[in-house]
This record gives sequence, C-alpha cells and structure tokens, in this order.
Amino acid sequence: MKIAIAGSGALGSRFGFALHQADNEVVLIDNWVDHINAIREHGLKMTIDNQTHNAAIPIITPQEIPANVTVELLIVFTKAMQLDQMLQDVKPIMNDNTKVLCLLNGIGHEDIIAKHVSRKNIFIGNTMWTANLVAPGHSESFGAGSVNLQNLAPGEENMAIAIADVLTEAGLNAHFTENVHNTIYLKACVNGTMNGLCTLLDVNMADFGATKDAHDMVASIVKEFAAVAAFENVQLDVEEAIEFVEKCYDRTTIGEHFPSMHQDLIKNHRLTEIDYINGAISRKGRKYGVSTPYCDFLTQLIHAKEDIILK
Ligand SMILES: NC(=O)C1=CN([C@@H]2O[C@H](COP(=O)(O)OP(=O)(O)OC[C@H]3O[C@@H](n4cnc5c(N)ncnc54)[C@H](OP(=O)(O)O)[C@@H]3O)[C@@H](O)[C@H]2O)C=CC1
Ligand SMILES: CC(C)(CO)C(=O)C(=O)O
Repeated sequence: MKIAIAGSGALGSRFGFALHQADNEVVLIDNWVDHINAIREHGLKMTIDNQTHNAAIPIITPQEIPANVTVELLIVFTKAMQLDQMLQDVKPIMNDNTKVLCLLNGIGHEDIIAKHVSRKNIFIGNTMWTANLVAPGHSESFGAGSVNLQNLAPGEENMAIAIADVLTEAGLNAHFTENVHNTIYLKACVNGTMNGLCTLLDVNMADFGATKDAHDMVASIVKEFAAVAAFENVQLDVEEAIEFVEKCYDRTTIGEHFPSMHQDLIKNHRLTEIDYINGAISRKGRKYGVSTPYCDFLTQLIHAKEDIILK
C-alpha cells in the first residue's frame, strides 16, 4: 500500500518503520530540519526493545510533495496543535480516495480533520504503542502495543477492517472497533491521568503507580471523564477505566515509559497537548454543566509549568 505518515516524530517513525518493513511504500513527512537531514544521511534509526534497526525510508517536507503523487493512506501523527496546519499543507498528497487515519491522543480530532477531508475517508482511533525520540533521526520504542480504529462515516467498515489488517500485517496489532468513541474516551482516561501527573511529578508510569495516593488521584480524574462522556452518549464503566489506566504501571509492558507529555515539556521544552485532553474535558464540562475540578486544576498546573519552563 502507498502510505504517507504526516508527522514523523517518535510514534510516526515507529509506525512508518513497521509499515516499511512490511513492504508498504512509505514516505515520511515532517518539518523538523535536523530530523529530516539525519534520516536522509543515515536512514531512520529505530530501536525496538533495545535492538537498533536502520531503514532507508524517504522523508520530505510538505512543501516537497512531488506533483501528481498521491497515497492511498495518510496516517497523521503530529501533535494535536499541529494537526490542522499539517492537513492543510499535505493536501497535494491526497486524492478523492485517500484514506486518513488519526490515532492522536486527545478528544475531538475528527472535527479538525473534517475541515480538510470528506467524512467517508476519515478513520479514527488510538494506540497504546509507545515511542520517544532519542535524537533527530532516531526513535525508540519498547513493550507491546495495540491500535483500535473505526470508520467515521457509516458504510466504510470494510475499509476500516482493511486498514487494520495492513497495520496488523506490519506487527502493529490493530483492531476494528464498533464503538470508537468509547475506545477514545477510555484511552483519554489514560492520558488524562498519566500524562499530566507523570509530567508534574517527573516520573514514569510505574513509579507514579507505586505512590500511595495514585489510585485515588486516578479515580477522581476518571470519574470526571466518565461524567462528561455520558453527555456524548459514551458510557464509560468507571471501575473498568481505572483498571485500564492502572495496567500502564506494569514494568514488563509500558510501565517504564515516560508519557509523551513528559517528553514534550520536561525533556524537549515544548508545549503540551493538555488542552486536547484534560482541557477538553473542562471545556465540555462547562458546556454540559458538569463540574470537573481535577481536570481544571491539572490543566492549570500544566499551563503554569509550561509558562515556567518555556519562559
Ligand atoms: N510518543 C508516544 O509514546 C505516544 C504518542 N501518542 C500521540 O501521538 C501523537 C504524536 O506524538 P509523538 O510521536 O510523541 O510526537 P513527537 O513530538 O515525537 O513528534 C511530533 C512532531 O513534533 C515535531 N518535533 C518533535 N520533536 C521536535 C524537536 N525536538 N524539535 C523540533 N520539532 C520537533 C515534529 O514536527 P514538526 O517539525 O512538524 O514540528 C514531529 O513530527 C500525539 O498526539 C501523541 O499524544 C500516542 C501514544 C503514545
Ligand atoms: C498511554 C501512553 C502513556 C503510551 O501509549 C501515551 O499515550 C503517551 O505516552 O502519551
């Protein structure tokens, strides 16, 4: 399959590498000059479970998309705040049949995608794969992961299944789900707890999980996500969601991962996606008349930390 990855940072590189190894025709798209130069000079370095591989995968900026070249599948892996601009910039690589798959963390990305792509071509979901950038041109990933996805428009189920199959053939363990908004809210509970809290406390997920009040903090936040989700016809089972979050503490799977928000703010001194995670719940809470004090405070704390670190 002809596939472009729009936003080829940590996870975009991980997916691009796996799909390339599975004989798909992959092109990486990014704007980060050092990263592009490193991949052009040395290939993409991908460390998976402590084994480093190298792959000669083409990487271009959106401005370098050749005329009359389009892809069958575009996977977006920007940060949430870059999504709108990236979709605008990569328009030349899409034709009327190009499918767009979004696995970004956060809630509501389909509204941004729908500004650029017809709904029949939009596929949304999320992923439990983890990755981090070691250096420009070098992504690292460990542990197991999965992908859940669904078509946005009714009638595109077979295409969603076909996309999941392409990912699974590349070892990315993808599943078609019939209730993607439930899956997205469930994953948002992980990000709404792990990302902000591990960033503020400067710990990985396993070390956070070992703290005395971890369970209570997680439960308080998850209850707010569930209360808001109910207004969007998504019924989250709170106990199940807490259990799902707490699985992330397992050191034999992804427990030693520092969530992507920690990588953004603490390691790379970049803005975070908090407004698309806890901030989204606060905004929706205000809209539906649901009180969300934990999400409000966590959003404010992360913004304060951004102000301190990025000043
Ligand atoms: N990393 C993870 O483990 C996971 C991430 N996700 C989600 O996947 C999406 C992509 O995340 P992730 O792959 O971590 O994002 P990255 O930060 O690794 O990459 C995203 C983009 O940020 C820019 N960038 C990153 N680092 C630098 C840098 N040091 N200097 C300049 N530019 C840089 C690049 O775009 P540009 O040059 O165009 O600015 C890059 O394409 C997010 O929504 C995230 O929440 C979901 C699950 C796990
Ligand atoms: C769940 C987790 C922590 C890893 O998949 C993640 O989504 C992130 O790092 O942002």
